[in-house]
Amino acid sequence: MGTIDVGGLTKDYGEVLGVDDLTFTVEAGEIFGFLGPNGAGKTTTIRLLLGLLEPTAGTARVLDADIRNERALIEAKRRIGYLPADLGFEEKATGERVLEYFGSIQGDSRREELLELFTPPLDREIREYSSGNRQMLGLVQTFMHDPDLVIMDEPTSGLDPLKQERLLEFLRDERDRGTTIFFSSHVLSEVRRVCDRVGILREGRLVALEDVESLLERGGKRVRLRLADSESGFEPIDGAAEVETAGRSISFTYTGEYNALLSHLADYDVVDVEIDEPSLETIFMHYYGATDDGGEAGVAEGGVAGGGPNDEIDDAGNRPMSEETDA
Ligand SMILES: Nc1ncnc2c1ncn2[C@@H]1O[C@H](COP(=O)(O)OP(=O)(O)OP(=O)(O)O)[C@@H](O)[C@H]1O
Repeated sequence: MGTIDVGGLTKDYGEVLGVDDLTFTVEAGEIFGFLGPNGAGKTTTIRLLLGLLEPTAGTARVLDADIRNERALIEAKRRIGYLPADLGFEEKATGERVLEYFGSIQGDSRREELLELFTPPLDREIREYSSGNRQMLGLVQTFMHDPDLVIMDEPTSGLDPLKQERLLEFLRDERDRGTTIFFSSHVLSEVRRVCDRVGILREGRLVALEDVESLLERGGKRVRLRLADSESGFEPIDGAAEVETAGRSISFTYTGEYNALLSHLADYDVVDVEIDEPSLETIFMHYYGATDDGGEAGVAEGGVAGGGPNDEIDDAGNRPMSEETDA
């Protein structure tokens, strides 16, 4: 049994299906990336997992508590840290006061240690905080009671690159000491750097669930070549896709063996070559670019309607902080 076990989880908002028949497991001690663009259903899933929304169908177990069992979930939440996308701190309170308040409810054994890493100006009122400072205060609050499971909704938003890096490093360390982390994001480069596995969500449905390495492997390599002579032409090699040619420059995605590629290139007068991993963005676009019938290898069951993200009618921004972290 995982730290989070989701089975057939569905939330129907009426006009929109927030999430549709989600099934996945988050294993103990892993960083699980939950990826999707705006409106894909990430926040809905998180709010369901925390009992802040009721499922229309299906259920989930979080730290062994069924999310439909309020008592059990309240008990489990003592061991959970939650960083919402919209931090609803009391605007007139100082950072110090906010931490005191949450500390009194949930505990704060790691508070000082965390304040060395994340440095919100505790003596200032929240209304004077920059978004980065709010996020840092949120991070201290999320981790200060030393939770076993942390659920984070877009955790790097608002942080400058240095602080983002610090957070990602911190998350890796937390994982190494056994904390399970559910990391919702649309920023693929960061997910790639910290997550062990990813679930990709599109319009409420899980379209892929796999470890980051295989996702990258399946995506192949991006090869860029410059030939000495544009007249010589370039015969695409087996395993090449998305071939683009502009004069002497050629680029393609390659999923074959390196040796085959190198011997193929030996037939040409190559003046420059670059071989990169595909960006997760490219792989990601693969899923979002696909139409109904576009099932890819490794993609979870279920075709998904095409089209862009839905309009947002999200009520998540205005809830009081106490709702988010009731112990
Ligand atoms: N309270 C609500 N009432 C009606 N529809 C809602 C509500 N909350 C969310 N939705 C809809 O459900 C879908 C999923 O929204 P959700 O906020 O879960 O997505 P998300 O992946 O978290 O997006 P974002 O990255 O923008 O936060 C969207 O179509 C959204 O408009």
